[in-house]
Amino acid sequence: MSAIVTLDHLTKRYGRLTALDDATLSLSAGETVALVGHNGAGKTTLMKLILGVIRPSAGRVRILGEDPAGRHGAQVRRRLGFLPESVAFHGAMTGSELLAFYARLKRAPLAANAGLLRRVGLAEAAGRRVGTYSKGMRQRLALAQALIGAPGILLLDEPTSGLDPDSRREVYQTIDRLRGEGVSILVSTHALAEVEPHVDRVALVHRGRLLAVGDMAELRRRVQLPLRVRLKVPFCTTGRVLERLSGYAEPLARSERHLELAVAAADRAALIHDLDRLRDLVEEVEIQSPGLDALYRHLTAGESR
Ligand SMILES: Nc1ncnc2c1ncn2[C@@H]1O[C@H](COP(=O)(O)OP(=O)(O)OP(=O)(O)O)[C@@H](O)[C@H]1O
Repeated sequence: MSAIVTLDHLTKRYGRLTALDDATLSLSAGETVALVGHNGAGKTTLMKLILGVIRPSAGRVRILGEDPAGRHGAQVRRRLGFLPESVAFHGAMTGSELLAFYARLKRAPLAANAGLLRRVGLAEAAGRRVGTYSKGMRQRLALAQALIGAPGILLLDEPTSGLDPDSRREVYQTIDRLRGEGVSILVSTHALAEVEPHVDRVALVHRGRLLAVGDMAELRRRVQLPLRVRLKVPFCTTGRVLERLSGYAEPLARSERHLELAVAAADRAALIHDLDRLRDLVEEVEIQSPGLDALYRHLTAGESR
């Protein structure tokens, strides 16, 4: 896949504070990358540098080979859609009036707006004042705004923040549809566990530094965290089961009928083989690979925010 956005040793300083420190990252055509990190990690700074609204202290940004803050920046910025972290719409305007306002700013055809409102599920509410919208509806309107002009590259800055579970699911459904259409997406979030199934790669950012970038399999290989194994066994058999797995399984918790174990990823095959031999004793098995939140915790362990 060819890179359409490249960040090359990008640094942004605000006085003595380094908000982004030597970040190198690319977004390929049709790829979705999650930018994951705590408050103040540098996610918004990175997006603003891509948008060309702030200039790097060092390093460079290229979008389709162009500098977004340079002479031909305006042209290349038209290919971008941006959903800011917090959106304040004028409550007295209706959804369709607001979208028309943004479409004029972007010099995009107004005729596409009805389709955009339908796409984010606001067709029915399009004629209502935005002041009467729920937070989820306002976020969907913001997403429609980002989609004006059918941009090939989308920057979504914490699109699910402050939304209830249904609204979050709707946002992810929209992201999945856009991925299916080949839109390249950079999405920032703190919601580690949630974003994992919706992206191709993850960039973990902490205190301005990109700690790791890769797909989940690469990150897991790199960090080598153990699998978590939960077993349900008949009364008074935990000892026998543990004995059989003792060569490689480390007990983390134990009760009369339950065992929780840590097993190195390299021992997965041995574990499955032994569980098969213990099938008369093991009533339930759950094997869990480390999730994004565990990887993030591990990589940032010992560092303060
Ligand atoms: N204009 C600015 N002037 C000074 N410091 C800034 C400015 N913008 C951001 N910062 C600082 O840079 C750091 C990174 O901020 P940034 O907004 O990029 O983080 P973030 O990961 O998006 O956080 P959040 O999840 O809270 O939005 C923070 O310490 C922030 O206070």
